[in-house]
Amino acid sequence: MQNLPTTFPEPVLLGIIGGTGLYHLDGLVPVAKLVIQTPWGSPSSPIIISRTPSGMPVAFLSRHGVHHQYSPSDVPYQANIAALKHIGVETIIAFSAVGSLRGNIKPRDFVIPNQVIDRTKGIRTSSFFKAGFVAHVGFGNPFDDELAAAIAQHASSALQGDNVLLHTRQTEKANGFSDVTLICMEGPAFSTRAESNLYRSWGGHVINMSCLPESKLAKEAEIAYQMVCMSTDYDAWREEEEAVTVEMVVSNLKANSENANRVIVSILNNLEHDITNHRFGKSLRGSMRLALSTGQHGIDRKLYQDIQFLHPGHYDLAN
Ligand SMILES: CSC[C@H]1O[C@H](OP(=O)(O)O)[C@H](O)[C@@H]1O
Ligand SMILES: Nc1ncnc2[nH]cnc12
Repeated sequence: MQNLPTTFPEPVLLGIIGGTGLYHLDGLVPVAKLVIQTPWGSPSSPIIISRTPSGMPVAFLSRHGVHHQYSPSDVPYQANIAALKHIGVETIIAFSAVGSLRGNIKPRDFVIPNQVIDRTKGIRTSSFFKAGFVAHVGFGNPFDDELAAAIAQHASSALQGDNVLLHTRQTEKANGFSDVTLICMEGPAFSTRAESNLYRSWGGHVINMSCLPESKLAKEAEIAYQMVCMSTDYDAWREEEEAVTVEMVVSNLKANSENANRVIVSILNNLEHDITNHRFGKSLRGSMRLALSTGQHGIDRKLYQDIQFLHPGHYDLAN
């Protein structure tokens, strides 16, 4: 990794964000290591560009840093998403270790959620936009349904092991759910048993600390985003079990890292054509133009410049 080029000449259309336990991509040849500065600071890790066997470049970023030095509350989410956008990323597949809030979702199962409930505490900056450049993004569907379906199609056959399952909106219909809901909490402490039971009563399926604001910022950046969750524990709701600990999370992730890599390889093999043909996130492209509320006379010039890094040419500024 040391002597890799620090520039890369082509747009990189796919970004993979690795979470707890997933700090690099196995089996792909790295070809560049980009250290990118954004108007929102430095990303949590260098962006490693690798090529798939057929040559498609893929960007990998480690959410918590390569040494897991950022807590979920401290991750520089804006810099991460802005840096990926800046190098051309149109699709993000983000991995996350999650607790299970349902008896049928066992540790080591994979889950593809389609909804999120925000239980972060307002201490994370959740938008690129603010006073002087106000915009409101639609977030009714926090993830990309088309991308989710494509991932689901290729992930389940990649999973190996004793009855390891993939849970999707489709599979959860059999249990009476129309959505698969991820609760995103603040942390760093895990939930109490009462909170865990409350989230179950809300219809929550899984819980983590990192989906927000990552998914909101991806939407503002017009990037198709889907989180792929790896269950590691039963959180705190099961009276008969010890409540979640970091050791539990890490040991299940270690045991499951081969499945995570198999899922990534299968996704890359099967979705390469769709990604290079710009299939995902078509409806997002240009959407932020219409999301701007601030009129010409209210625009903050510095903020306008910052937003150019994300959406060059999207907005006009009168002299
Ligand atoms: C180390 S356990 C809690 C930690 O694990 C998850 O991380 P990630 O989503 O990045 O895989 C969870 O969100 C917490 O940040
Ligand atoms: N139970 C849990 N709560 C929050 N984040 C998690 N990440 C993995 N397990 C978790």
